[in-house]
Amino acid sequence: MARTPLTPEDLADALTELHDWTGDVHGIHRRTQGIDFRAAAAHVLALADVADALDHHPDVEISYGTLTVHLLTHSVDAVTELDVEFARRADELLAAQSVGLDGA
Ligand SMILES: C[C@H](O)[C@H](O)[C@H]1CNC2=NC(N)=NC(=O)C2=N1
Repeated sequence: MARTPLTPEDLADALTELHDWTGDVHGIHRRTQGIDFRAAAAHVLALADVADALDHHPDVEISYGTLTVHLLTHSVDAVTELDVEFARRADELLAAQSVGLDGA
């Protein structure tokens, strides 16, 4: 997958599908509130597998009740398709984890 900077228009299009993400060409992020601290840590551990699979690593913040994932392609200091793909996979994992917790 190319580490080519997305245009503002392409990024805007991508964000229409990534409902929980916001940002611009300087970076995108997803803030999840009301999340249990342990569930946030478990989600970050799952993100580590995605990061290694894509060779693309997020910056994450975990606070009491809040998890924030930041994405930027550092090598080009821009948002690329790698960031969008990571966001898609992160959302799938969070949705699956939430189902697991609710259905437990
Ligand atoms: C050598 C390795 O492929 C690079 O350093 C990768 C690692 N993970 C990365 N993650 C992110 N977010 N941006 C990068 O440019 C990047 N580069």
